Amino acid sequence: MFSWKKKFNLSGSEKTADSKTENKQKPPKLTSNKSSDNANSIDEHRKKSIQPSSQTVVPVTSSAGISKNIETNTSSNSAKQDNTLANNEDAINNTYDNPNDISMAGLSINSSNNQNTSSPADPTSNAQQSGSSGILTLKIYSGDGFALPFPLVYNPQLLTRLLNSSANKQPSNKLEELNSLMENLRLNNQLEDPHSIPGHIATKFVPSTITLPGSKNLNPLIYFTVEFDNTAATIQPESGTMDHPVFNKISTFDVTRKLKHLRIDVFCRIPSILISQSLINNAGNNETLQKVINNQDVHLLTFDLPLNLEDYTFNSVRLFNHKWVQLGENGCRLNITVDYKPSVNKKLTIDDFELLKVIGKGSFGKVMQVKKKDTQKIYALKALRKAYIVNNSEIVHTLAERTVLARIDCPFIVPLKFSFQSKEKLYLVLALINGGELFYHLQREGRFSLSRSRFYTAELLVALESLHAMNIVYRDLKPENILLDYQGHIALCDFGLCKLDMKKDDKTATFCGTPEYLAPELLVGHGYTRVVDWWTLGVLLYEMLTGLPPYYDNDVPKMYKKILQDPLRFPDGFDEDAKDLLIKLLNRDPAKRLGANGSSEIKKHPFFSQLSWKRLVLKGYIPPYKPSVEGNLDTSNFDSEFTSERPVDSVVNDFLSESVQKQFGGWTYVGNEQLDSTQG
Ligand SMILES: Nc1ncnc2c1ncn2[C@@H]1O[C@H](COP(=O)(O)OP(=O)(O)OP(=O)(O)O)[C@@H](O)[C@H]1O
Repeated sequence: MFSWKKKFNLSGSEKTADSKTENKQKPPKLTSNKSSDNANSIDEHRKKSIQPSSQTVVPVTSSAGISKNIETNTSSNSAKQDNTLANNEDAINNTYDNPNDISMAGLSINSSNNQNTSSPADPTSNAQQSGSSGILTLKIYSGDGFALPFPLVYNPQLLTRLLNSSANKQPSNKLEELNSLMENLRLNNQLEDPHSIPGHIATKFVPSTITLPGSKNLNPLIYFTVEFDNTAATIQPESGTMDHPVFNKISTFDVTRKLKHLRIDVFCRIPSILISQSLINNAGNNETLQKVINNQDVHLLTFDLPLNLEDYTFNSVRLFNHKWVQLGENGCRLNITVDYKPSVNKKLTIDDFELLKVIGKGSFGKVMQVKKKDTQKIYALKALRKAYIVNNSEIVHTLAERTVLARIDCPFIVPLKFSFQSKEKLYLVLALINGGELFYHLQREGRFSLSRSRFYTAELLVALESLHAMNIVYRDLKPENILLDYQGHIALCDFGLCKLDMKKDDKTATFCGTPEYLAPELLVGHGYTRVVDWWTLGVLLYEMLTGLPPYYDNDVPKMYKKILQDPLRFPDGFDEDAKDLLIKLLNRDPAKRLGANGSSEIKKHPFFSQLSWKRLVLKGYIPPYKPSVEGNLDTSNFDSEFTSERPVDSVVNDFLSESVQKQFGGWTYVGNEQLDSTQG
């Protein structure tokens, strides 16, 4: 019987005993009922990444040989990486603080790269690298013209209760007005169902927030999210009707990339008691009604509010002044004010953040949910202990992670907002992605449907494509490194195994990745190109569709043998297009693998024929699954083992020499600019 494991680092050469204890294996977040139905028993371990070792693996001949190679690798890793570090020191000192050309530790990404590689389908084209940061303030007063795409139950008794339960009492004649309107519609034969109020009429009478029978809390029936650079705020009404909600809310966003839009998504949250029984009985495959029946939020519309921030580097500006903004063609509008205030690139410290919860642990430190004190925005803060990084010869990779995160601008990659450092630690402030790891959802559900797997694969393809466009190979795709945002879109995280400066046919031989996901050419140790990422995409798609990676075995050496030799097997009834795509992605010959000539050949595969890539890149598809997320403060999708811990930035007293400290210069990031290394 297979056991499905969370995938972890196998070789521990880069970890001290201390860091290992910090890098606890996570217990399952849920004991999975569904999984027990599954033929595969699911156990709670993560898949471990093998950290880069500069020594390549000798071609595999026998399972005993394989495990020996890995051990050899592990023990020789440190020495070799120290060497790499020494070689890189000069490069670091010479290059890393040029603000226009971020070259650190021998890794170089020119900022112009980003623009040169943009293509119409390239999400990087949304960025303006003009080089200043600021604060965007959005005031939302009220909305108008919101309608529901389905009717609500016509039950005067229930409606009376709801009208009386709203935040501000509705006028007493509201129900009489509704009754006479319904009577008129009935007389004119305009009522499809006498027990239901048409959606566009219902919203004029139903309050925007109600107290449900049996509950004491006010529930919004309509709300929206505002999202800028993957940081979202939920805006709930305080009064008014669904058709005319009153918000009176302010939300601020840190601007470190001058994106051209602020995204607004409107949702409704209709309790199923507001739907007539006949509608429930006839819901069939109607996705919207199925969502309502299952108490899920329904997405009503998306609107991109255009912003022109690039013109304002020094002066504050009011971009919209109490303006009614039409949200597309459907007559809905919002009354808003938008201000932008450029800020001086101020050096941040940990004191600029309130620490809220621990949400995860990595090899070199922990990840916390934090609130930035000035804008009140919630972020994920990854704190890394410098001494661990140095002791484990991970400076190059840590700087690479920071560089990739700062440069990349893809909707499906978790964006870096800021980075700063103290004498002992490095800090990364990232958009908080709180829908849970894909691993967590896959673990709960056993496998995903075809359309859901297709959606995640497509968004990941775009993420990998944008990395490749910047000559970065990712090397560690797996469900553990993929987060879902509050809407259910993909956000790729953990860039510790990325390799920079990998042009199309460039080869590297570093042995790293995660056993279940290793490409055959990496295993045999003859060097590999960025095409390894397309192999891992195939493994991931297979794992999502079946519940296990294709060549899975509890015994790692056996698994390596299978990766190199076994035929690819599919369960009965497997979708033909998915099968064909997998056969092509999991081609053992990297030169013949789909993607060897660029991502576009994967995008053209019939598996994706129904998909518009343009729309997908704009996050234009509603995700097939919306995680349960109640705003930015919600940490319910994180392991309680972490969230129950007291959030502290532990005091450490590590001494690092001046020359070692110097290697972390250029770490600081407050927008598109780096601060001087003397400032950190
Ligand atoms: N931006 C984020 N939003 C929400 N959670 C995050 C974010 N970044 C990381 N996490 C959580 O913190 C955990 C650890 O983060 P991450 O994987 O980046 O650390 P790491 O040190 O690189 O880990 P590893 O040792 O596995 O390489 C992740 O598994 C994830 O659950």
